[in-house]
Amino acid sequence: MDTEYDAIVIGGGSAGLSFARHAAGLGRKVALIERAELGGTCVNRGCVPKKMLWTVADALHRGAGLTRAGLLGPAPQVDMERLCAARGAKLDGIRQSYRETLHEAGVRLIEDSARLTAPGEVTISGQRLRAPRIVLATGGHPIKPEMEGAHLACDSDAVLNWTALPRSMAIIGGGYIGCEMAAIHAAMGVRVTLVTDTDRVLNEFSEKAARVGQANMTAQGIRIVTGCTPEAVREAEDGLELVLDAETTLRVDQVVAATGRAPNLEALGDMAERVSLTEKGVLKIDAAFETSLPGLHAVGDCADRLPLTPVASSDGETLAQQLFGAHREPVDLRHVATTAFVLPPVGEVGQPSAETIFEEATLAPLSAALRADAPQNYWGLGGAETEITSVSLVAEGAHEAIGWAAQMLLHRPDRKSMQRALGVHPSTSEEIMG
Ligand SMILES: Cc1cc2nc3c(=O)[nH]c(=O)nc-3n(C[C@H](O)[C@H](O)[C@H](O)COP(=O)(O)OP(=O)(O)OC[C@H]3O[C@@H](n4cnc5c(N)ncnc54)[C@H](O)[C@@H]3O)c2cc1C
Ligand SMILES: NC(=O)c1ccc[n+]([C@@H]2O[C@H](COP(=O)([O-])OP(=O)(O)OC[C@H]3O[C@@H](n4cnc5c(N)ncnc54)[C@H](O)[C@@H]3O)[C@@H](O)[C@H]2O)c1
Repeated sequence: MDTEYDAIVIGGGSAGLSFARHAAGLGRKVALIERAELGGTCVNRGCVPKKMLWTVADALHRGAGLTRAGLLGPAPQVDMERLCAARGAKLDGIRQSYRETLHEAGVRLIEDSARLTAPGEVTISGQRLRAPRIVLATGGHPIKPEMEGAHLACDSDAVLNWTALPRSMAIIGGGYIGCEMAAIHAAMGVRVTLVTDTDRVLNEFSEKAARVGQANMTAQGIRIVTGCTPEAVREAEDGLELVLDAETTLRVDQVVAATGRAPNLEALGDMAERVSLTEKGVLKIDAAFETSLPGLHAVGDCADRLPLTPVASSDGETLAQQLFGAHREPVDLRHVATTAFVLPPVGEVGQPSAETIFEEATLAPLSAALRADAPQNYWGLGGAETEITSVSLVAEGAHEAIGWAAQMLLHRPDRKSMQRALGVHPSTSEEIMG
């Protein structure tokens, strides 16, 4: 095996794959080292399997509302065996396509665990590889709270591998993962309680959008307990107990910890002490994605950016361009659209807050006339009448619309000019264009 490269990237997830492919495309000799499955978190235990479950959950949720209103026959049930088989086939296909892409791009794929042993030097199974540029794209892993019995709780990796549904589950954590797991499993017929330590769910989102999302989750039948840090998980006869406090214990089949993620930094080895971390514990980087160790760069969830797949992929490509092509600025995080896949989705772009939103409305969608439990919709515009800088949207299809809103915001429209285009009638987007 060759031991000298222009760049070595550790991690074959969204960030590492993107860097490797683009650096090789710019004519560089690149090695990518992956210790597990190509595709990393997004493909194997994140966005992709989650979205496949959500697609089924969304259909069940809409159907159930129409069934309860007497407009549809009996609500369909999910066939987990077939769903798992379809999901497995899709993930296999994606992993295979990544393997082919790397091969075609001329990237040397090394399936092993890597460790930095000196600046510009990486060791795999006793062999030393060298490159002037080393890129850490090692992603992250779920973390559990420090509490009695935490080992009895599943994390999101385990949940996305369930082949059968529990009758009931308690989820600890009201972030993206906790809320998405809650909405998906409730729609599939699981009795769900979500317990979080903050006063509302979806803290990454602006208050009003998050509160509408939370109201929709409650209407869906999810019991939400806020301001609570559970004390213990214990084994019980035929299931588990989640102890919330001295008076309250939940009896459930499964407990899920969705209490955050931490970066994978073992690859730093002895170099760890020469690399600075932020308060959040991720790698500090500059505008060239360089860490405090010269020649060592970091992209994706292990670095101080936003832990989202499009950011990881874009930053991987940008770094390849910065090192081996034309200069390019990293994507401004204010232009990154994001969505929590609850039912309906909560989408935002522009990092709005209660202080910056100047126009907003909560509305009942037309489907409310037909569905027994129709959700609320919400939209909000942030910035100023003269320059719109954020959009919030809670509605069916919000995950699609918010991406287009991100495109619109690139042009910083004023409120009046938004009326020079018309939305579809009847739809939520026409309300915003107003
Ligand atoms: C349940 C869940 C749902 C999500 N849903 C969404 C979503 O809908 N939309 C969205 O944008 N984002 C979503 N995310 C976030 C998204 O998955 C991550 O932001 C993205 O996958 C990060 O990519 P990455 O390349 O930085 O890291 P990863 O994809 O984690 O890849 C890192 C890779 O590095 C490898 N590695 C680590 N250490 C070593 C080593 N020492 N040697 C060799 N290899 C090593 C790992 O095996 C791994 O394959 C979700 C995450 C989770 C957990
Ligand atoms: N749709 C998406 O784009 C998507 C989906 C999933 C994950 N992600 C990414 O993954 C990241 C991690 O997601 P996450 O949901 O695991 O983490 P998170 O940090 O967003 O949420 C964790 C939640 O758990 C709560 N919590 C922590 N400890 C607790 C305790 N002991 N008791 C009760 N509550 C507790 C926190 O207050 C917080 O609400 C996100 O920030 C996001 O960037 C994105």
